[in-house]
Amino acid sequence: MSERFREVSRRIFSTLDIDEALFDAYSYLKGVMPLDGAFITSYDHGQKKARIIALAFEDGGFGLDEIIPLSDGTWDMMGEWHAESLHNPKPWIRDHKHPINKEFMRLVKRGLPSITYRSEAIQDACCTISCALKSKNTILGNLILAAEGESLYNDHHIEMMHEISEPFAIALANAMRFNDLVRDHQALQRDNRQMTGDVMIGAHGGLSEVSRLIEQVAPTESPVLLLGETGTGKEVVAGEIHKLSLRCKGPLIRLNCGAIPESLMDSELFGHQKGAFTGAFETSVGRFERASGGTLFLDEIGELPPAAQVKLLRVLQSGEFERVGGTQVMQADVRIIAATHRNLEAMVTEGTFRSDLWFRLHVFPLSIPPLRKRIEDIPAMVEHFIHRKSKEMNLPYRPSLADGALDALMDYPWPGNVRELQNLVERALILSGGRPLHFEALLNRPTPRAERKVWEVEEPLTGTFDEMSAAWIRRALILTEGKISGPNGAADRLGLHPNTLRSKMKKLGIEMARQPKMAPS
Ligand SMILES: Nc1ncnc2c1ncn2[C@@H]1O[C@H](COP(=O)(O)OP(=O)(O)OP(=O)(O)O)[C@@H](O)[C@H]1O
Repeated sequence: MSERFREVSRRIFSTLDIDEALFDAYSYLKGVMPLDGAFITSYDHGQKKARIIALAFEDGGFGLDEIIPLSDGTWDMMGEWHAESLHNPKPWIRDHKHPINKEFMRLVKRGLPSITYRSEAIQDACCTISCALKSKNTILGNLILAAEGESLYNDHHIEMMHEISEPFAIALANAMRFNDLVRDHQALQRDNRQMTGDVMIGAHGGLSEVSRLIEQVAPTESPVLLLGETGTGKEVVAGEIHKLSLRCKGPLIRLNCGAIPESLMDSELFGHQKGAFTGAFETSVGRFERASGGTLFLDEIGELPPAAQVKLLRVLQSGEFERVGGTQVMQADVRIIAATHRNLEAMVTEGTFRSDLWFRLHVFPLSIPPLRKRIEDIPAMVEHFIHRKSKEMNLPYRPSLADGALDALMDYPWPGNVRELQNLVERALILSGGRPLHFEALLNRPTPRAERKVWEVEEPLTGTFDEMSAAWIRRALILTEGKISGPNGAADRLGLHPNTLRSKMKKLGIEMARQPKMAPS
């Protein structure tokens, strides 16, 4: 092992910060070769993107996350070079007419979101020597060393690059893994804060019965099934149960079963071993493992595909699971809270939800009433959302309510429930400019008589879940004259993402065309 290799390795491995490691190595290498700047780039093979993740020059080392757009042609060329580098890693020397010079580094250092050359600043030619950084069978990125001047690198430097590429590759692999872990950790903390940091308004009002049941079930280990229309606060209730449970010091992990493609569901729930399927570059921990010692909140459980229902049932029965592609049997140490806005019982009858899984989950069903059935909570909720939203939006003002504003809110049917109310308050705050808040115009509803016709029992709410959903969607579309997205669109009223609404409409065979506004009768 050469002294050079030892010294570069020592400097690189003395820190987990890739920018610091690069700068330390740069400072040493500057004494033994022509060098004005060093870069580490990484590749996102799935998205065909390269990123500058660290650079070093005389002023210091800088960590970045700057995407470098690559044309298909460049990506293909890189692909060939990478394929060759996997078997025969060969450093690459280039002279540049448009140099990666100090000005370029200065721009990068300033953290400009898009790096642009300024032609007058490009004065000196520069040359680079690059090598691929390889970890196991993947090219993770490149190390690029640059010096001002022409043809400064030669075979001797190629040999040096060969030598130092290995510790750099290990450092890059570690830094990428470390960053992933930090990102995962931050996301988990954010989720946890969001779910357990929410105050449940109405605990002594319209949700007092729910609150009483939460207190009873929270300290047990029983699964809880939360039932309620979209936006009623099922996630908030799950957070309350976790907070009051014996597992409150453990994590609260959420999985939206409706948001994960069927092909990835097993891996999301149980994790996977490296190489378990194409694209499984690293071993991944699933939600069951992440929630260990805490609570796993399975939102939209009615959307769980049949194959995943079987696997979930198995874990609930045996308390054991395996990672996809793994052989080790793991013990599940989680309390399950599931939630749905669908009629699971009807799904069981239809055969779209397994009856054995339903029995397992239906130990303690807890129904959360829609907002229109607890309008007494609206004043406190509005107060809460004004306070929270103006803080989140950094508004310099905290407006009061205009006369009659609350009456308008309490007289509205709230098809999107608390989420719709929250969005409405946010919109009113933005529009208010500090003046007292009015809501009537934002509710954009038809005349009271027409509204009664639309919302009240003109069509009794009976039938299958799909029939009822279709009726609700049609009503929202009538009220918005067929407008789907944007403020006061049907998606907004129903508390759904416009694309989710469109796909539901397609599934339920509801016409997309704008409909004439319903005439008051
Ligand atoms: N009782 C409540 N007190 C305070 N905020 C609430 C309450 N209920 C709901 N919210 C707020 O309303 C929004 C929607 O609530 P949540 O996500 O819990 O509804 P959900 O029933 O889980 O909806 P979905 O069925 O669409 O998943 C959240 O921002 C939540 O903080």
